[in-house]
Amino acid sequence: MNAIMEHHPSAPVIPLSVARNPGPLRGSIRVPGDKSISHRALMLASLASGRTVVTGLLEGEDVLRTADAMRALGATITRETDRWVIEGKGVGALNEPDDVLDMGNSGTAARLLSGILSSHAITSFMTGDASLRSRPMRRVTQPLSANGACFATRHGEKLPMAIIGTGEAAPIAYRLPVASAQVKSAILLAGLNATGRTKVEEPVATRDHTENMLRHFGVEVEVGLTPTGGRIITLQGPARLAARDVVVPADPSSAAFPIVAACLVPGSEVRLPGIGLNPLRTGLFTTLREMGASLEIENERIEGGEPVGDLVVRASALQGVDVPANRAPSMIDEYPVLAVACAFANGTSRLRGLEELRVKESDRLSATVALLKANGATVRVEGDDMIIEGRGGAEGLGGGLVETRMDHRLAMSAIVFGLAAEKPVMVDDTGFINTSFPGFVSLMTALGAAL
Ligand SMILES: O=C(O)C1=C[C@@H](OP(=O)(O)O)[C@@H](O)[C@H](O)C1
Ligand SMILES: C=C(OP(=O)(O)O)C(=O)O
Repeated sequence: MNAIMEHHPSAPVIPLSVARNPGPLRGSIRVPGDKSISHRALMLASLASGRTVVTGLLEGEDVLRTADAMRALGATITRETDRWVIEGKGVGALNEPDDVLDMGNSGTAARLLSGILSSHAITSFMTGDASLRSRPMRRVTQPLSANGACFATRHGEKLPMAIIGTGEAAPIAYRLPVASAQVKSAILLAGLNATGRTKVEEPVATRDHTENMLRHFGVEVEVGLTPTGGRIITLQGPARLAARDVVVPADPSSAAFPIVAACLVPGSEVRLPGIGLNPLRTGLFTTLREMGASLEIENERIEGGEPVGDLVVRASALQGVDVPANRAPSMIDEYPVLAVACAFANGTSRLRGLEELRVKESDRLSATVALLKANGATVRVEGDDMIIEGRGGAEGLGGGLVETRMDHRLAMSAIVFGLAAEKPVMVDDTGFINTSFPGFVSLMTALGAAL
């Protein structure tokens, strides 16, 4: 087993006390590869015929779970010095796994893989850690059952679950009731081994990495727009994927943490090269700019089929902001750290339409409120909106304990809060950061964070 596989979030609890940083954050760091794109690269390469080389893959616990699952299904996946090499099995040719597939902390791995498994003539069993076992799976099992697969879940919608896939899958036509790229992707991936046209309608556009990468592997994916700004995505099955190398950009959702830290710690100037700038991922950058952040993008270019750029962020006096609900899908994982920025900003912020935050690694709506309240911020929830009365600085903030609830983004948000607050912030466990951002603490230290 290689060293990066040895860390497991159920390993020892790693608490941290974070005090106001004595100096500015300065320098340039390369944040790890995009988590969404990394999961998809491993799955599609495993479904392709031939050999795919992936560079820039995120070596976080969530993605390593996907790698293990695809190996259990018959793909050969090896890590070489600076790249991952995958020998695919081909659509329809996955093996029945010998053991339960453990997706750890990862909703993306569990949901997308459910789609793939549903249209293969194999029986499999899936579980996850305590966080993942508490998350809803009906959002995928209900639409996927329409292709002829059978799912048996705990309490009707939780992992562990059994999946009896079908080798004669019918194509699914489905309108998403929630804005979820995971549900959309599960249905599209099921459609690869169905006979006929799979069709997904999404009322609000969500991240389109599955569509983009399917095209990259040679599948024809059509995308039409609805009159109300939604999308209709169709593909014809059965499809054949031809192995294609993949370059994974740096993850904008991971970049969010050093970016907000640099905005808040006085005198900071941080450079983050090669950040993915897919417009369905950049809602936080738009929002921070509206708040008055100095956030510049240099060298915009296309790398591996996705737009990327180098971000330069400088400490800035932030103003409160009103974030519309229809922006949520483009920044869904960034709300905890945005809420931290809002607590330090001048004036009231209203973050609208946050219902999906309730079903993440934790209930992020209540957990973010708890993080802020424990550290002196004034915050309330009205319906699905979060309202934060900003302090206009660090005064009176900090001094509390943050319960991270097996949620990597809460742990990183709490650390960012502590770096800027007047009083130290205690974080109960930082171990789960490894699910999405291995090396977070050392990269922040390289910028001058005294962690
Ligand atoms: O498709 C993906 O890679 C993801 C989609 C989002 O989840 P939902 O589809 O549940 O919104 C996001 O929160 C998650 O981190 C990654
Ligand atoms: C919600 C997240 O991931 P997942 O759904 O894959 O667990 C996240 O990374 O913030």
